[in-house]
Amino acid sequence: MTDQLRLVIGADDAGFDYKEIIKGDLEKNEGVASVIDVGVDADSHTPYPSVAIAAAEIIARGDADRAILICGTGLGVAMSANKVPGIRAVTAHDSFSVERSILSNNVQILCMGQRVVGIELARRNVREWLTYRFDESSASAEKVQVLTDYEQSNAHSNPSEALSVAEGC
Ligand SMILES: O=C(CO)[C@H](O)COP(=O)(O)O
Repeated sequence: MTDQLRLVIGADDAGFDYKEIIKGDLEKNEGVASVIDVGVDADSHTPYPSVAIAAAEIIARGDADRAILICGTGLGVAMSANKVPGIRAVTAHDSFSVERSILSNNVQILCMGQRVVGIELARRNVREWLTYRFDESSASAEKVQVLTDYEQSNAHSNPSEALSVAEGC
């Protein structure tokens, strides 16, 4: 990841207004190298999973560093993005969670709900989120690695293996 971030932004129709405002902020942010808008546009009604998966796939391919996704609650887009292998997406509306989403969880995707959080807090959350960088040498890195290892070993097909990993923690 370079110092400037390559971003993706997306929303369903319930998050469209915030997407447009936040996209405007990103385009003026010196920490942002580029912004890909995966929709929806003003007249579209694409379901939130389609938008979120499209954004997450761009991240998973390495064509962007991070994404911001907005729906009514921020929950559906997070669930959907997390279906894409290698993706860590969370819903966060408070400053502490926004910070920890990077410093603890090394997420690539921040999700928010237009029906949950005020626009000024949403804008601040994004502004702050972009300044954080995950420390690969931190104690948190080992914990995130458990998740990565699980995913890469397809441990979900072997519940006892997942249990032995958990017992080792
Ligand atoms: O918030 C949403 C999904 O989490 C979405 O914007 C609205 O979904 P709906 O309540 O099913 O219409």
